[in-house]
Amino acid sequence: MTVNQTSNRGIEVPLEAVQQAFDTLRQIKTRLAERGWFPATSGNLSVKVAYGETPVIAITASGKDKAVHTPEDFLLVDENGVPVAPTELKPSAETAVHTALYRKFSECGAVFHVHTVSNNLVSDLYGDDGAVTFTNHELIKALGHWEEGASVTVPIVLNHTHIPALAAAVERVASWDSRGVLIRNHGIYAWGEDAFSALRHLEAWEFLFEYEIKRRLLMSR
Ligand SMILES: CSCCC(=O)C(=O)COP(=O)(O)O
Ligand SMILES: [Zn+2]
Repeated sequence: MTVNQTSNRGIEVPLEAVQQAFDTLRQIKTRLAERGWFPATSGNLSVKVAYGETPVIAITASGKDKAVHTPEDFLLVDENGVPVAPTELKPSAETAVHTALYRKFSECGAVFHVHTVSNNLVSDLYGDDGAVTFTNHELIKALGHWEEGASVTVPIVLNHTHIPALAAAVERVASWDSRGVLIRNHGIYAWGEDAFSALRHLEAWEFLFEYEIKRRLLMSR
């Protein structure tokens, strides 16, 4: 059965694809919430539903407790972050960061954002350097680097309160290779060609951040 949801801009999105995107977001949301990665309603998730000239993005609604599931957790926005159909829901306050990443990387299929103690600490400890590099970790392979002695670098940007400025800063430093950008004392944006890859990248970065914090604690004893 193919039922189409037609947007206020005349964009047709197959209902099945929308349902699949919402199901994917719900599964990811559940998994990350179980880890406590959405404290105090923070964090947001999106997946691309329709590719091509008029991409449609399924994204979390703003200000929700992401550990709680309701029928009003997600909505569809266009490439400018505008809801594609009339809705009471507000897209994530940080939608512009998501749309900036989809604009920069046409192959990007999912963008996930979480606030954790580890990513905040690493972003602050290395914020003045503008980036932090990791080497000699098996999990670097999860970020797509399988070569001997590979290293991975995640850029760090200032936490602009003006979201368009934040989105522009993330877009400026993001590279497909890094698969993530840290926002200082705020959190990480990680992405991938699909939800599975974006989740792998997010978890790999969070592992490296937690390792780094624990390593520094042990070294300081
Ligand atoms: C309460 S956390 C401040 C906003 C934020 O950084 C965040 O990730 C959540 O915003 P959203 O609008 O997506 O709920
Ligand atoms: Zn945030």
